[in-house]
Amino acid sequence: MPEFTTSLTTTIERACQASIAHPFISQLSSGELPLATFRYYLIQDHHYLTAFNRLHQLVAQQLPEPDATTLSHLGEGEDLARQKMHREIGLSQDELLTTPTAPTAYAYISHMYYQLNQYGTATATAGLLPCYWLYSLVAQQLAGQQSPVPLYQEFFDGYATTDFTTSTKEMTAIVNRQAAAASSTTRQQMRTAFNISCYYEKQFWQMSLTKQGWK
Ligand SMILES: Cc1ncc(CO)c(N)n1
Repeated sequence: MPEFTTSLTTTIERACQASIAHPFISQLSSGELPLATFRYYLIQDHHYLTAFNRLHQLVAQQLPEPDATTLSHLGEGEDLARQKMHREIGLSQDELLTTPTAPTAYAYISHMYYQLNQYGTATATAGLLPCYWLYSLVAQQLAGQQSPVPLYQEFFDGYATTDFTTSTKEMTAIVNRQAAAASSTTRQQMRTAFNISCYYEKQFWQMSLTKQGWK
């Protein structure tokens, strides 16, 4: 039987094409994206990544070894790179902590918790996978280009590293091991969780471009 994640390839490739065509990504790549827009993204993505890490720790508690340790480490992956970017763009800890989470980021974060609470461990892992797979694919597609804005290039470079590729492979393997042990009903729920995360990944670019707020 083919690996479970093979059946998700079309969905992620579509999300990748939509992301590359989205003005948030094309303007990051061309250097035209206003710095204030990227700053907004970094704040919202900080909220996202904080929850993402917490989800990894919660899910890890329910996985067998060695996957538990792997997932726990994966959750901490992006912290250092982001702290550097926050310094470069002048984002204080206070601003990061006090800026409200915008509706789309809020919905995406809520979705990840809901999948864990409602459907359990296997489904939760599937909901986390697009985060790795999509950013990895987008970075690979744009690898030949150089953004004229060093901070934007730094953003793409972070996801084109072998470290991030390895993280994506590790996460994919965890999802496949969960799927292999799951019922066909759970596998269908995993697919749904993955699809919804792909939906929110695309909406995340739009939220950032329009600097969505609670109005
Ligand atoms: C919204 C979002 N998805 C995926 C990643 C990559 O982990 C990220 N930093 N932010």
